[in-house]
Amino acid sequence: MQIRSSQQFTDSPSIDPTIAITDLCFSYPDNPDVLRHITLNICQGDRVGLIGYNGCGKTTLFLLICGVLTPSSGEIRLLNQRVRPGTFYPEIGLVFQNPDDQLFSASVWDDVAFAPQNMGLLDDEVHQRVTEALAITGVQELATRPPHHLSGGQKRMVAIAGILAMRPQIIIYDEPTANLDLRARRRLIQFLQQSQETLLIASHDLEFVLEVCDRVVLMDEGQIVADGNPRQLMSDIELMEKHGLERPYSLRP
Ligand SMILES: Nc1ncnc2c1ncn2[C@@H]1O[C@H](COP(=O)(O)OP(=O)(O)OP(=O)(O)O)[C@@H](O)[C@H]1O
Repeated sequence: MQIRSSQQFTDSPSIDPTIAITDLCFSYPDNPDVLRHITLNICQGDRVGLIGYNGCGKTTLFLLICGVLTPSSGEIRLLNQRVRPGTFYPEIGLVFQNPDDQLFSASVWDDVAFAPQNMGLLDDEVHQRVTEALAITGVQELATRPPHHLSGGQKRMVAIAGILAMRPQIIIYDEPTANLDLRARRRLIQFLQQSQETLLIASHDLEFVLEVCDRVVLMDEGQIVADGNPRQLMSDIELMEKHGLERPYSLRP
């Protein structure tokens, strides 16, 4: 069984992790101890699913990794550089749980172009990246539409296109299958299975995690309580139920 506690987890000492989190703690001003002593290493090309019941701290962890929030204590390193809160890191992209938090431009094209333009790229390069990102996500035909007129699933794919246009090495997805119909969900699964980036994905859709991720991390009350192979970890009924989750249907006898 490859299920390990976070304290026991170490990567190969010869490779610097892409994301290295050490003894991270975080409290909101009115909400203490939301994250407690998180230690987690993610290597290049890993596809890590982050699971845990509502409110256990997944989004908070993502906001800390991206430098949006400031740790109460501990350290986060991205590509071997210490994360400085408030700094924009084009190497990492966060696809928000709610696409409305991410989309704000007058057209889909402008929205997807926003990050590459702000990275100071030349117009030709921006054009190429936007065209490519819209094609990969299959939303070319939406390019001239206002994002706020799109359906939930269309918004999700446009939000992903906006991140892909940055060409980040690491992409964090927060609940990517929320509001997707079965066909859109399937397309997203196929898209992520072919994705070359390092992926960190929070999801309550455990079947989705099984299909996309090669590693899963289980959180409970702001702590990492298990880390291992998705099929093995999620087959462990006792572990899953102890931490407020159910074994996925496809792993039931
Ligand atoms: N801005 C905030 N101020 C105070 N408390 C917050 C704030 N944002 C989140 N919280 C609290 O922090 C805890 C962790 O929230 P978080 O959004 O990280 O959980 P989550 O695991 O992503 O949940 P979900 O699965 O529902 O998306 C929750 O108790 C939440 O109510």
